[in-house]
Amino acid sequence: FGPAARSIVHSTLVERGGDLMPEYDYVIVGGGTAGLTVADRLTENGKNSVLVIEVGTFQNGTAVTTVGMGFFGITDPTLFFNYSSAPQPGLNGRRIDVIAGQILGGSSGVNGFQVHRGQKEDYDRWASYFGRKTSWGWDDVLPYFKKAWHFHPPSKALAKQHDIKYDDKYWGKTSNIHASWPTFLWPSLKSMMSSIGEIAGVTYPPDSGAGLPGAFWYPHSADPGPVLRSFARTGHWDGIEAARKNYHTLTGHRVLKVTFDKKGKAIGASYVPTGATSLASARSVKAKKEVIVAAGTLNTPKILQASGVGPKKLLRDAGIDVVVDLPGVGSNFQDHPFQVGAFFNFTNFPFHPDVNDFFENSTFLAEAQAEFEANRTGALTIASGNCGAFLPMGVIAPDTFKDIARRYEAQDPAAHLPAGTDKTVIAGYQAQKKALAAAIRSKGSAFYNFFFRGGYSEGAIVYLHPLSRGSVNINTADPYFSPPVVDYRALSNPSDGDILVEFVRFTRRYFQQTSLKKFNPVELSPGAHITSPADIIADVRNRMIPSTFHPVGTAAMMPRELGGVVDENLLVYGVKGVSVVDASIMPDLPGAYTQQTTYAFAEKAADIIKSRS
Ligand SMILES: Cc1cc2nc3c(=O)[nH]c(=O)nc-3n(C[C@H](O)[C@H](O)[C@H](O)COP(=O)(O)OP(=O)(O)OC[C@H]3O[C@@H](n4cnc5c(N)ncnc54)[C@H](O)[C@@H]3O)c2cc1C
Repeated sequence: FGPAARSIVHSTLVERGGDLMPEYDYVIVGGGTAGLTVADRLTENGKNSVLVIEVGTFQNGTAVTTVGMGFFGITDPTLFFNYSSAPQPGLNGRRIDVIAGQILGGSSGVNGFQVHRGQKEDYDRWASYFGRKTSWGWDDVLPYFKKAWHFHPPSKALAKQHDIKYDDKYWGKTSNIHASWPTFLWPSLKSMMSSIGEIAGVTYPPDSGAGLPGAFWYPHSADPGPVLRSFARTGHWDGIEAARKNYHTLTGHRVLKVTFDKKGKAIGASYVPTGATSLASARSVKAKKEVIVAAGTLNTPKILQASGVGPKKLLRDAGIDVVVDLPGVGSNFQDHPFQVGAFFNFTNFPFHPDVNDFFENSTFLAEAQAEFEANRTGALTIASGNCGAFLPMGVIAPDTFKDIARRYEAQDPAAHLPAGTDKTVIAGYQAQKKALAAAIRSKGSAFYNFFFRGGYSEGAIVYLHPLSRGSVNINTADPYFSPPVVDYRALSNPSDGDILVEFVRFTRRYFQQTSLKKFNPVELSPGAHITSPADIIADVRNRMIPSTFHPVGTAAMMPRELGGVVDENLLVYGVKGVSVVDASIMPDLPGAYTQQTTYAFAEKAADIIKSRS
């Protein structure tokens, strides 16, 4: 694979905590997708001093940089947090691997490269939780999507060959975060894309960034020149941090908590070397203006809670002094469930090559490697996928979607939340329930995602708006050094079951009642004999993974009386001088994977933070 080496200067990368200045204008906790984006923007005028503290280190090996096959990063466990979830009663007691990037660049350095945006209705729904006009609706965030991404169109030949629709007007051209295309696409994808259009109600939007559901092609996060991963570190840090005297990065150190004065104003942050297991090696650094927590959905709530910001009872159980009782911190946890439809094998498959050749045909792989080494073209310019269907419930289940919405809407909002859930968090879920029931009825919100791999077997199906809610909390026995306790509470809401039954039925319809049937699809799972809703759900409990690595919601941007953690300006309620900027602020999931939104929100956050200084 050997991607071209790039010279990366990082002279101000501080490796020992003792080398820091005692005070910075901003201390950013977590040098991930959002953290490095904000740090770049805050330092670019040369005036603000910024320190980023990152628990991971600088990593630039092939597991990070390689585009081909998409999930190369996942082959190197040293690049990840890898926690084990609480046992999931809804999944027959299984524990799930909980994965997030733990390197400079965070999850953007290990993710699956897919770049999609979600629907207009996602952003308008989030804005609606404030019950009045906010600056987070679709029209407000669209300029930040343009600022966040540099779009490179597919080659004319590729666009023509595969009928790729795109429209530059939804994109920008200035960011150092690149959205580009492979030079080659698997031939079977064309049939997958055209066949789905035979189903009533499926449309083809003008661009993946148009904010509409449907079947579409989308780019991936790769720099098209060298064909290397484009991520927060390459786009917002390499060569930038070193050139700015006002910007320091401390890697290999874990922030334990935000420190406060007696009036609840943040003073700074306390941190230890990453491997430390006691407070003996803790140091602190001061923040003159603000501490910006950007540790990701799994660690942001842990840090806030360890700092005394969270549900009072939990903090007391852990022996932590309460700075503010904020019940929403760590609640409202969501991720996109995976393996939720049906899997099929085509037994009359005329296409060659296909994605399985990577794994089953060593001659093909060797040729692809040679082509990539020589020209940076071919199959190894494909990451994990560039097309798929993002479909609303009215298309998935035209006969039942209204009933599903009605039953969901009629639920007592507390009925499927954990016992003892705070009334503000229940009120927040009630607001989400109303908005998500409307989304089930809407043509503008996608619930079902099928990303097409381009192989003789297909079935990568993702549930975009799960209705169950989980939690991420400190371990009260060891709040600082133990991993967070992650509980998806998968399938705890029975309406998720109603929806997933329809996902299986729809997937069967797609394979068996469109032009795909000429390729003789044979159902591998659940298996054609499994037909009743009860049997389908029983099967889903066995195989569903409640994560596609897109966690959100644990520091939700919602009103405080709705269990929110940050306000519209991203400031944490009840304290001063602390904000959150990462995927944890999304109140619920977008109808898309989460990196594009995280970058766009970080761009917007930087403007908000600059405007209050
Ligand atoms: C394997 C994988 C595949 C994915 N595939 C896709 C995809 O194909 N398309 C897509 O759109 N999205 C994808 N995502 C999701 C997307 O990458 C994330 O939603 C996004 O990057 C999250 O950004 P963030 O800033 O919230 O968190 P992160 O980027 O994870 O940043 C958090 C940072 O904080 C650091 N940190 C944590 N705790 C501490 C602490 N105590 N002290 C100091 N630093 C700390 C972490 O090391 C990390 O660098 C994927 C994610 C993963 C993990």
